[in-house]
Amino acid sequence: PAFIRNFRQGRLGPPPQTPLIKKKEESGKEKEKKKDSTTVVATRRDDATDKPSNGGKPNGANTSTSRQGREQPVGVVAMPSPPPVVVQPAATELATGSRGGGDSAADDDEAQTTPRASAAMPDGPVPSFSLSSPEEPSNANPPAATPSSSQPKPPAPAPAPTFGLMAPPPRPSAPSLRPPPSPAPSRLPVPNRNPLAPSSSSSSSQSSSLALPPTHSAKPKKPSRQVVLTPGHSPLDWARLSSNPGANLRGLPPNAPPYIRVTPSMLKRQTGRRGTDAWMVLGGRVYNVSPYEKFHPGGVPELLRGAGKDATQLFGEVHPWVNFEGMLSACLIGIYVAEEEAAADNSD
Ligand code: HEM
Repeated sequence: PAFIRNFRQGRLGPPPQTPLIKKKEESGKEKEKKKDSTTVVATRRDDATDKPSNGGKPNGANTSTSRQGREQPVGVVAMPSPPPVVVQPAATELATGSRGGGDSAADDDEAQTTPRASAAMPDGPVPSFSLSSPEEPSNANPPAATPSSSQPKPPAPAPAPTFGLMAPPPRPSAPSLRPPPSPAPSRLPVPNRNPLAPSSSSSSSQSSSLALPPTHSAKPKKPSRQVVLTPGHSPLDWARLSSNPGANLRGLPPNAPPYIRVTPSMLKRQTGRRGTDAWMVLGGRVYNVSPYEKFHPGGVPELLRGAGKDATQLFGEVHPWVNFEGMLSACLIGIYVAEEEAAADNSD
């Protein structure tokens, strides 16, 4: 700048003492520097003015807005050429961006792809409709379906391809109709499996695998013969009562020995009928089951089936899992003995 100032001021004054060659070179350099200086000044002013509005970016879009007023004289020299070139693509980008509402790069791609899709879509529908229309009437109502589908399709290109794609579905409907015939072959393996278990002896392995469950399930679960116990006669109530030492469940006089010898003649009179207690022999021991009658889950009649006799076998046939010794410990009278043994003991 100082040289330029001196040069501008030196026009009127004497030229500097320099050889002609240097003057020529300097003159050429000065011309270039003039251009550079103008450009520099212009760019400096543009930068100074654009930075606040343009954010330091030399885009033409913002220069068009910032270039209102004082910048024009300087900017007209250097800026005009780049801005219009840059501004035009920017304007197109903004226009496409405003249309698509997305990024400029994406808009460029969309602008290219969207016309291709629109052009391809209208071509497809026409042949697809002609194919779909004949199939639909065969499956559905011919008068209503064909005209309604054919009319809206030609005007609207976009929905048409979708319907054209929908035409194939009728074909899947045909395979859906195919399964009905297929069940026939599928029925063949099914009967093969079924006959294996009941009758066919060809494959013993499969029949044995299937035979095991029936054997377990074949065990006939006897219907429960339990009765509804009256209130206060639940198993828990019996446990509470039998554990009470003060309760006399034996039914014997207080002075009776802890264990007595019971003979068959004695036992057969204790049937639980006619005001007598029901005595029952279980495992060689004699129990008075009368206190337990209303607690018996199988009911009183069932319990009395073994009264006045040795019911060990019967008891075992009905419920061998029942722990009679523990449940009837408070009802134990004595031991079951033969008449001779009792007579011998009494004689002794
Ligand atoms: C010998 C005479 C007896 C007969 C005929 C008899 C019969 C029965 C019957 C039919 C049932 C129902 C089984 C079922 O659930 O279907 C039953 C259940 C029962 N009986 Fe007896 N009973 C007798 C003696 C006894 C005695 C002396 C006791 C007490 C120790 C007793 C305790 C039970 C018990 C606890 C059940 C329930 C079993 C269970 O739910 O698994 N029974 N009895």
